[in-house]
Amino acid sequence: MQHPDYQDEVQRLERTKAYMHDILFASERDLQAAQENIRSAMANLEYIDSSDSFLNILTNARFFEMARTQKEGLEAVMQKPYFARIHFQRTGEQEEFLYIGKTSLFDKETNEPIIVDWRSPVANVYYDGRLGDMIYQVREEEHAGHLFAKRQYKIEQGELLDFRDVDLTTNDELLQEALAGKADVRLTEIVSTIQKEQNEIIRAHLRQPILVQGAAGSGKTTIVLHRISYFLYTMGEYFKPEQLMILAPSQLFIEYIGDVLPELGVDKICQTTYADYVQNAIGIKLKLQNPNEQLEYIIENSSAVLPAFSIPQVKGSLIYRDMMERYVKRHEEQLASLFEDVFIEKYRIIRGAHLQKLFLQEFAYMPVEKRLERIKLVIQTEVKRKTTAVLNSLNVRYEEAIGRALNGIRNAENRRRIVTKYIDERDARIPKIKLQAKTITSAYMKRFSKLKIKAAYRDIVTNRLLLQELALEWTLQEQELFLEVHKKERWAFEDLAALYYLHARIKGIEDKWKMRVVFIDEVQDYSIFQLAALKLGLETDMFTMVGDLAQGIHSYRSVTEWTPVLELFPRATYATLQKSYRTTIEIMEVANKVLAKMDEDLPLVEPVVRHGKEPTFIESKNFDAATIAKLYETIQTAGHRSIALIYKTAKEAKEFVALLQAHAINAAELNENSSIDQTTLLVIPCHLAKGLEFDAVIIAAFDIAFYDHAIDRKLLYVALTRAMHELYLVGPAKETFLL
Ligand SMILES: Nc1ncnc2c1ncn2[C@@H]1O[C@H](COP(=O)(O)OP(=O)(O)OP(=O)(O)O)[C@@H](O)[C@H]1O
Repeated sequence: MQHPDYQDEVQRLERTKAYMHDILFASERDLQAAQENIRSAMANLEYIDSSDSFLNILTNARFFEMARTQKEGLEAVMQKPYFARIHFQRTGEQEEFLYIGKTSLFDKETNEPIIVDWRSPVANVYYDGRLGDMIYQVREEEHAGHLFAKRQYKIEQGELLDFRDVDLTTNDELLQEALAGKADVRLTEIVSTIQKEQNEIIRAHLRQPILVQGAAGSGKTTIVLHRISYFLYTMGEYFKPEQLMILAPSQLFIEYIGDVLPELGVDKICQTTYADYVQNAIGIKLKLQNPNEQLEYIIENSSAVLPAFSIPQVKGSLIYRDMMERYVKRHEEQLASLFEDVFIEKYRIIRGAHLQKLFLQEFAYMPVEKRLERIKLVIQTEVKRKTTAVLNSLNVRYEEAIGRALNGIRNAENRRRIVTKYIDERDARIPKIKLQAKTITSAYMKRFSKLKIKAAYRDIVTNRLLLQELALEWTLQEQELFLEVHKKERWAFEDLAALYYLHARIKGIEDKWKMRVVFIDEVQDYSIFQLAALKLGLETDMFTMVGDLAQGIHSYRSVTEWTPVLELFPRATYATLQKSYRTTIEIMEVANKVLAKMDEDLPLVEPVVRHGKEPTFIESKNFDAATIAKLYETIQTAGHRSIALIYKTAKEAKEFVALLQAHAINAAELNENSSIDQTTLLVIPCHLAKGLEFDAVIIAAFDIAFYDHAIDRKLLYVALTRAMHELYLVGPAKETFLL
């Protein structure tokens, strides 16, 4: 039976589309007009020397940009103008039906909203609200209202396919469909199905830091991207997109998320990795050791227990930060000892003690070399002021002396001689003073040579005496070990935090790289020093950080608990996400068994109710290309598109790709620099699969099993939780997979 509102809804959609067409038509006309205007103004430029034409071009170019943005925005949502409707009444106002979509649209005549943007304050009611009385926020002010009903629409290619009313008791069918039908090799936007607990994180206080511990597949990455979109929508007046930065684990990952931001109307934000960002910001290109080398070594030697004094760990600690700070203080003291009084001729222009006080106290809030720049200005100003005074008084004194000689000396010969002496003396002295005034500041500042950060850091890690002075917390033995490791000049990922810290404290971060808002995915892979250095260099704590300790496979160099992060960001809100939207109940049951073995004591993950195929174990003693080929074909026949074959180590992944290709299987190794291609069987080591997801996953382990060790449990857990619909384990025994 047809829903009683069916006809109304169809008409409403038609009206919306018709209105959008009109606007689109108008914006196309605007676009053309602007283009035409630019063209004729350009033509005029050639023979009329008129700044009017130039101005005309500028105005029209801006207008052109506006019309184009509007046109593109409209075209993008034309196929699906809205996805939900709320029947809502703000207290004291009329009831209204608000249609929620990806952008807003207003009726130009009545000013009534035709579509409300999902990021607008009132749309929060849809995500947050259960039916009934409720409170929502507009610019930190609370407003009350009553929510009568929520309705979801299924619109495709501009046609209304279905709609239904939702409340707490009905299952969120839209979500179920979105999860079951998802078959994209890349991440997508989820505006129509954002869940309440996710919405709370997306909209959490924007000027405050937030740290989220979220289960695998709970939507952390997705939420970060939606929060960026929400941030720019809400705070666009105060922040430019270029001032926002998202730090992702690898280039591969940046490609994986690449489609979402444009879909959410965001462009121009800085998307990078920690290593790239740091090297850009400090203007030093380093030949870094492969950041995964250490990890791969640990994985391949599963039994290897980390030594008590492990260099990567040490370099990520706050003790290492303190050592760098001691170095900065030491450098500061050396510079401070160089301040002397500034003289021009015999006149003291400024006292050294005063300059030193400026350097050590008044300007202490600035990076060291920035302070010197300020001091240079202070000296320059003082030189200018004092020289003028000195010159004036000298001129007066010479005038007076000459006057006295002219009037007082009777003997003409003597008089001439004395007057000439004064005049000569004056004429020699004054230009000299003027010249000195011009050059004194630069000459004085020469004593403060600029520090070369890379060389300074090399000195710290190789100079025994210096290290003794800085590494107060280390034993002599530890210091020796440290020096030994650094004999050869090799740059590791772990050195970046220290270099960035030194650069920030001594030179300061250039505006271009001084991001004001930071979003970090996979934050469990960061060391506390990495975070501390960033926070210091950027002079902001507006960080959104999401991660999962259960996936902390880099724990040999990263944080292993959240307490230090929360101590570093005392204003941060802490939130957790326990539901997984990615995996089926059957797959999550297997992953939870591995999670339960971990030392972290993390709660089990709750899958969103979605059943699928039971994970399958296939016994196979050795690598057998035929088995994999058959499996790959079966999975493809079931209609799955993105399929990954995951191995524990990168070495295995490489080997097996070659073997598979030799058997004419379309397989490709996925590494940091490759791009995700869904027409091939993607072969990938666990640590690189982190953050990604696939329709179906085959985990294979033959010679190198997963052992019941901290790191292996995490690797296996990461691999298991990559699968959306199907999971296969291929190996000699179930125990190989800790089952
Ligand atoms: N509310 C939602 N509606 C629809 N799909 C969702 C929702 N939340 C998450 N998903 C989907 O669940 C999957 C997992 O999301 P995402 O990759 O953001 O999770 P994650 O927490 O970052 O995972 P991991 O820690 O494993 O990297 C994605 O396919 C995402 O589109």
